[in-house]
Amino acid sequence: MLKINLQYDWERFHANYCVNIKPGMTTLLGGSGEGKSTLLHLLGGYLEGRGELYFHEASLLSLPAYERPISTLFQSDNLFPQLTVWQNVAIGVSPSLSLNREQKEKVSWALEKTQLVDKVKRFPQALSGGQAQRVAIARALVRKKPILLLDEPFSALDPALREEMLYLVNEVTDELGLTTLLISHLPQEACLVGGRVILIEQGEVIAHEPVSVLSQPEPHALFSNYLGVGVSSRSTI
Ligand SMILES: Nc1ncnc2c1ncn2[C@@H]1O[C@H](COP(=O)(O)OP(=O)(O)OP(=O)(O)O)[C@@H](O)[C@H]1O
Repeated sequence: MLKINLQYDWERFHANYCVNIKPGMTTLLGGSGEGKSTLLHLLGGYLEGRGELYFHEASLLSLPAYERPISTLFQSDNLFPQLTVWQNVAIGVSPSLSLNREQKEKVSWALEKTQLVDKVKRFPQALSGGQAQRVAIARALVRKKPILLLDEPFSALDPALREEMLYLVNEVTDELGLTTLLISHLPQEACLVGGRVILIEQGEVIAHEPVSVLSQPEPHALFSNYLGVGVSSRSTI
């Protein structure tokens, strides 16, 4: 269980997040500027919050980003153009790229998971957008951290590829028992990955429900406010 009770103040924005998150997929929904990224940055250790943050009863708050049991995937997770696919993943384990056998096995495992085994010698410029994103996912996976934070990493991909990436994230979350938090602007993405949804408004978690809340004939009042209309009438991904 990830126990969050965190506060943070931007100049004109006060955030106060209070929620307990179980392993599995959780999608963070909310309008623009409501505080989704701020929460992920606090969890990842990229912003210094006040309050409490526990994972399996261990406090994470005083840990720097690199010591937290967390991998973060951002939209701008660029690959190193001068490194091959294998090296771009291996750098997630060891920045010097000198890996021992166990570390090499980790890299092979992540490349297999992301179906990149036949692309290991390619350079990023010879990859499609989806393949490049898979390399970024492999680099996040290779760190083998139990919490995965996804700050709209797939929003630049076309709908079919985005769907493919979401299936992949869902699959590894299940298989590895990860606690995965995905920021999305599309309620349909939450329906696709399943699990639970959190609604963030003005820097607070105002609802935390199973994803089925989005497809019920009578949606949860708070979610229907956010959606404006029923989910089913919105565009599909
Ligand atoms: N660098 C910053 N300096 C000052 N205020 C900021 C900064 N970043 C964010 N904020 C404030 O925090 C609020 C929440 O921002 P945040 O990026 O967390 O929202 P979001 O829900 O992720 O938005 P979006 O969906 O548009 O990415 C914003 O409305 C803004 O007022």
